[in-house]
Amino acid sequence: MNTNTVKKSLKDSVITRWAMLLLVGFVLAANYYFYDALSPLKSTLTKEFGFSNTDFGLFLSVYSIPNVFLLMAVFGGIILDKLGIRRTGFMFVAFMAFGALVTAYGASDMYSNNGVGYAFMSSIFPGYSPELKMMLLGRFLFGLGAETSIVVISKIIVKWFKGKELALAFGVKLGLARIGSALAFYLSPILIKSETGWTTAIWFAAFFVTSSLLVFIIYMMFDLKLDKQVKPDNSVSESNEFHISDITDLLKNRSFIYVTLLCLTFYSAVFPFFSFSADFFLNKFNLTLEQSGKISLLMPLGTVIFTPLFGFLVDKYGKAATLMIYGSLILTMVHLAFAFTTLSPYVLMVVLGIAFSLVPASMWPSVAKMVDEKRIGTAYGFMFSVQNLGLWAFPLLTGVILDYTNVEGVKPIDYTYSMVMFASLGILGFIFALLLKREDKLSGYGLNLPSNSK
Ligand SMILES: NCCCC[C@H](NC(=O)[C@@H](N)CCCCN)C(=O)O
Repeated sequence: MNTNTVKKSLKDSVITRWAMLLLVGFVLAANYYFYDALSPLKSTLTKEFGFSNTDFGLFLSVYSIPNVFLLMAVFGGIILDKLGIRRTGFMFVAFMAFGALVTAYGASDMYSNNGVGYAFMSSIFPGYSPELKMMLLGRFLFGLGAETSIVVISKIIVKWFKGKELALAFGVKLGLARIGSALAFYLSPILIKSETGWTTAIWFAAFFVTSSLLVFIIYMMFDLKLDKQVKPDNSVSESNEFHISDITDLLKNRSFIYVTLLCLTFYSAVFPFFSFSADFFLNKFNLTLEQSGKISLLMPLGTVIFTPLFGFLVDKYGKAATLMIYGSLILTMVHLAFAFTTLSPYVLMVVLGIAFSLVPASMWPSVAKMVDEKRIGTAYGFMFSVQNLGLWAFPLLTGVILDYTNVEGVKPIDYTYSMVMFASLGILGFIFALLLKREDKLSGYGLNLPSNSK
């Protein structure tokens, strides 16, 4: 690769690299939309299929099973580093789309009227409804594709933006993902009232994900072109071979361990809470589903503004390690306020949006400073697998706590104990963020330095 070729490559065109970000951002938005689309439907699922709080928690957490117990996010990362962006991305976005369609099918009349698989699902685990089981299968397949495709997209961003506006690009990409989440909380309560039936909300989500597969194919064409410009078009190079030492090296890196533990605790206090949030507001403040959905969406909407902003500030001024500490602290305070006060949920959700921008905008670009670009897929994959342990355990635990601390069928549902659990996770995150900052002084990765100084 000579310097002239690099200068002329596609990624040196500002317009092209930001257009690539929009393409993959669409895929991410569809992914997040589907992840959250059923959260505002918790009470509908209880009414239609008799879902308990624990069933709902189970449905949320099954997303993470392939990533934790089959280590799919790690293998996905390894496959990514080995097979490359295009093949891995296509395969996992396709899994995501298939899983989304299976979930929608599981909730449909077509399935309940003795459709394909209904008899089989009725014959196994009779304690659970056939609808729940098919939907669990769909969400499992969706999760299998979704996490690895996030790793793929992260690598795409590093590929196009490293040495340029990396943290800003990560911020904008996350902003697009969060628009997907916000849209889900806005549209699902509306779509359940549609003339075509409440399942329209799920089918819409499934078709959104399916359309993102087509968008990814468009991205693949540009990716191919870039590869032809910046490196010889031969297959997998020696340096892309996976070695077990890639993982053991990561495990020996204290900064990486702390950032992974922060990722586990911080995200466990955010995503599972967010999935229950519409139901929480509905019960605590006696609101309608549409009203509570609109409060929930303030958090992702806030992050659409704040994440790119903090990404830009991290690029320019650094301080990533410090911002992770502030983010964890704010998160803890908000959960305590939810548990013990009646402060305005509108204000608290916006403040939570600030916390949920500070940490991701600082954390993900920091990993790119600790790990060689060739191993970034493995590193993100490993972090996702550990994080998914929390995304598996805490929604389930939330459901169990709710069923345990509330009398079945009695409204409003009391969320205090679940909120204390989320606040405790915030405190753990705060401790790991402090340790990370202390470690950075020894490791010299320069997490508190501006992006382009590394
Ligand atoms: N460069 C990595 C970006 C990760 C963004 C992060 N997402 C996750 O951590 C996912 N593993 C979990 C997503 C589950 C909900 N869709 C984020 O901040 O969203």
